[in-house]
This record gives sequence, structure tokens and C-alpha cells, in this order.
Amino acid sequence: MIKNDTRGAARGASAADAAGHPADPVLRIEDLHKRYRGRNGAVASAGVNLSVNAGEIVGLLGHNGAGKTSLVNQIVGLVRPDSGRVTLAGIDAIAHPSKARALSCVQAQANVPITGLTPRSAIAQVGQIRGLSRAEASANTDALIEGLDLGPWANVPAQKISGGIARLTAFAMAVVAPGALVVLDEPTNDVDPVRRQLLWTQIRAIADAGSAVLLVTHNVREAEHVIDRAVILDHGHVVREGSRAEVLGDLNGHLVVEVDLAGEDVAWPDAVTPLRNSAYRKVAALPQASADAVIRWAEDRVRAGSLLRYAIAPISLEDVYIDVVGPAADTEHATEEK
Ligand SMILES: Nc1ncnc2c1ncn2[C@@H]1O[C@H](COP(=O)(O)OP(=O)(O)OP(=O)(O)O)[C@@H](O)[C@H]1O
Repeated sequence: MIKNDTRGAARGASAADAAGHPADPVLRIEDLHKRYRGRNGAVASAGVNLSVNAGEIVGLLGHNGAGKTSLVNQIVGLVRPDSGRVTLAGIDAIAHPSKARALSCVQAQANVPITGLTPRSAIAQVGQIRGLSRAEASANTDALIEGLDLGPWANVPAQKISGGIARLTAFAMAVVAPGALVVLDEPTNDVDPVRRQLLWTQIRAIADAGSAVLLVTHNVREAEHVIDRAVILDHGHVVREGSRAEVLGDLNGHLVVEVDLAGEDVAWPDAVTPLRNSAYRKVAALPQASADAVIRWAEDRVRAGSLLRYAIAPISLEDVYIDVVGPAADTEHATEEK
């Protein structure tokens, strides 16, 4: 259990009032615009609106270059927006970036080098830098080391730790003294599947203890079971936002069928909603009630040799995400003139 953090002020600002009405979110972003300088400067934020409440995990999803890291950098004052508002626990974060940084903690996309330290000493030192006593920093460090199964690596010099352990150490350094806002930019990168589950548990615990968590990730299939809301960013625009069920919309509760073509294209049966096609693979959504019919359709075509294989799985936010932003999203639009 993480002790003595900086979330109290924000909890006061964010908790429901006496009448039970939800109070202000910890993080509110309003009509944020950012275009990088230069002749073909990329548009990183094109009127972004977003909020994260205390106790909530919001997943920020989007293709490479969609503007996720730029958004994080604007929240914590590392990049100055062209216009718009960022309010963090009631404070104007653009006018007061150092206050915003004090209220938030960020795991950046790139790990901070900790050469010369061990994971344990690096995590504990950050805890003390962020205002914990030595005993509190040590207790929180122990809890994170245990929770993330970092024990075998805790006292190993940083030069000798693996990429995944370095990533988990960076996570622990970011959350050892959680702020009102916790921003995690790709925390699961390089982390093995078993420790990824431990990591998701830790992230949920941080939100349950009162932080607002903004989670940037490409790992949609795992994240969707942890996040409370998803925000899909595409070329600086929020293109979908809501709970998992809201983002899935009409496809909530559907299954997904994926087929590999043996050669020529094969027409889908009536029951399915096509999602995406390539020369050799097609994916479609189907209502659960049509599963038997679609399996029979697929079995027949595997026997006839027109399909190599098929698979049916529950629908994921990733399926909708790919449908919304396109399978081959690139940054072409990001360089459009204002
Ligand atoms: N410092 C910078 N100067 C100029 N352009 C930049 C800068 N940082 C990012 N960009 C551009 O801004 C756009 C958004 O980039 P950003 O890094 O925010 O995307 P992202 O969604 O985090 O991508 P990824 O998933 O690959 O990390 C891209 O077109 C990128 O090339």
C-alpha cells in the first residue's frame, strides 16, 4: 500500500460534493491546439477536449504520431500549447507549469537513465525527492518491488538489468509518491506477460487510492480490461471517447471472426459486419447468436480449401480502434496546413 502522497488536495477538489454531485475532474483539457513550428510543422493537438476524474483510469489510444505524447507534454508544461486550457486540480497548468508538475507524476515514453543506481535505490530516491520521508519512501519502494515481482533485480546495478525490468523500475519511480494525476506513457513496453498482469494490478490500485490516471498505450487488448474510459486520438483529434461499451457501440457484446484466405476473396455470410480486409486476411464482427452459423460457414470453406484457417474471439476495443483510425494510419494528415 502506497503511503503519504500528494493526492489529498486533488481529492478535495474532485470528490463528489455533500449532495453527491460529481465535482470537477482532476484533469480537464479544453479545446487544446498545438502545431509544432517549421514549414511543415505537425499538428499534434487539433482542439482536444478530455477529462480524467479522481479514481479513474482513462486510456489514451492512437496510432504512432497521433499526438499522445505531445498531449502529455502539454499537460505537464514541457510543450506549450498554441491555445486552449489545461486545468489540473483547479490550477491553470499552462500558466503554472511547475505547480502542474508538482501535482502530477509521469512515466515518460523513454526511461530516465539510472546508471550507478539499483532499482531499489532509484525508486526510493525519487520517493524522497517527491517529499516522502526516508521510511515512507523505503516502505513504498518495498511494496512496489513486491507488487511487481522485482525482488530478484532490486539490488542489481542498473547496467545489468533487462529492458523490461528497467521499464518496471521507471514505472515504480513514477508512482512511488503518486500525484493527483498519474500519467503513464506506454508502461507495458518490454514487460513480460506475467509482470504485465502485476503492472495492471498496480495501476488499478493507484486509481483506487484516489489518483486520476491517464494511460497512453498501444496495448489495447490488455488495457481495455483495466481502463474506465477510452479516448481515441487520430491526427490530433479525439475521434471516439467513452466507456468500453460506449466505444464499442452497436458492436458491444459481439464476437469477431478472422479468416485467412487460401487465394481468391470469399464473400462473408449475411450475419457479419465486415471490419477490415487485406489480401490474405479478413475480419468481421458477428452477434453471438450467429456464432454457430458462422462457424459452419467457415468449416465448410476450410474443407473446400478456400480458407486456410479461421478464429472466433470476443470483440476488443482494438477492433473498433482499427476500424475508426484505419489499419494503415500514417502521419500524412498531421502535416496539413492550419
Ligand atoms: N518536438 C517536436 N517537434 C516537431 N514535431 C514533433 C515534435 N514532437 C512530436 N512531433 C510530431 O507531432 C506529431 C505527434 O507526435 P507524438 O509524439 O505526440 O505522437 P504519439 O501519438 O505519441 O506517437 P507514438 O505512439 O509513436 O509515440 C507527429 O507528427 C510528430 O512527428
